[in-house]
Amino acid sequence: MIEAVNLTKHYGAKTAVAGVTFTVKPGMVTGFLGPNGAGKSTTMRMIVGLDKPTAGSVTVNGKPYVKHHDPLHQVGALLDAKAVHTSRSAYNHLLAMAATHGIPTSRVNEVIDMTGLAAVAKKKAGGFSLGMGQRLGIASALLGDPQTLILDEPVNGLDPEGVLWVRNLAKHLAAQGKTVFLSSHLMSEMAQTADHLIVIGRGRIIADAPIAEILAGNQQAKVRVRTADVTHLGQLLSGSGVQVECNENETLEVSGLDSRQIAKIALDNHVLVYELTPLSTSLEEAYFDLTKDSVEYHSQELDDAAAPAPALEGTLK
Ligand SMILES: Nc1ncnc2c1ncn2[C@@H]1O[C@H](COP(=O)(O)OP(=O)(O)OP(=O)(O)O)[C@@H](O)[C@H]1O
Repeated sequence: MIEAVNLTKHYGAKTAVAGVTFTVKPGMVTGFLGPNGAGKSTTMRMIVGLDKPTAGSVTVNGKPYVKHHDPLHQVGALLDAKAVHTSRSAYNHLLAMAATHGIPTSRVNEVIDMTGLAAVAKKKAGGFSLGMGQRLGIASALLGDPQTLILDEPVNGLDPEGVLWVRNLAKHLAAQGKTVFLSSHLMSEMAQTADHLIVIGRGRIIADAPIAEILAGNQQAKVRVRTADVTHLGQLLSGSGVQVECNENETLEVSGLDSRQIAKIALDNHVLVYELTPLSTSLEEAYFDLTKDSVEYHSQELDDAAAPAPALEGTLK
């Protein structure tokens, strides 16, 4: 269990995290989503004591992280996959960590097998690809079989098989009653992995709810209507509380009316309709809708794609 109360971090004049309060519960996967610079990594670093909060507090399994005598058994964290001794082999890196907690060598071998590192375990970690580094970071996080796992962008750099593995691992650990908190930029991935979402933008919590609720809250209840007579049907359907868009040949997207109401209006007016499809909001759409006012660093429009990407002023990454 992770409990943050009014957690705040300022870097000089910059507010990275602006007084967030949330609970990450055991027995489920909680996704931490937000645009670049939203404050995800800073929040995760404060949870494991790598950054000191300017105000507020955060506890893991009931205590501030630094107060735990057996931190590797309490919290496994992957925050920066490159934070390893580059001239040490993956095996020796894990063995050194294990030695600090009296963790047996058999557990080192176990996590090496679990993370698919067996073939490269004796190679220097400095030569690892991003994906192998991620796997080693996850192996380190799992080493103490902790009650709480915090993984910052765990699928970053992983191949499709690795992405699937992280997804199944997260679900498996949650099913064992562990607290699993992971950040990702991949909304589609989150939709398949997380049970609950905490969305952050500009250092503030924008949403904290089960995925199903976030989707339902953003449901536009649109219906796609195909007809040869878009102009006539569009006029018939328009009215207060109804929005009709025509972005494609012979196709309308209607919100404010359901399929049955649209079919009735079309029938009463002898307009032939050859498709009526309710459209549901994807998590991606819900996410864009939620964060549209919180994106600090906007990308350029597609027309400008050939131009260089905008500079991320104020970002350290
Ligand atoms: N050490 C630091 N000194 C000054 N500013 C910082 C520092 N670390 C982070 N920031 C700023 O705090 C804000 C939040 O950064 P953070 O890395 O927590 O965001 P994030 O949500 O993890 O972003 P990303 O998805 O890009 O990794 C950003 O504006 C960042 O530039």
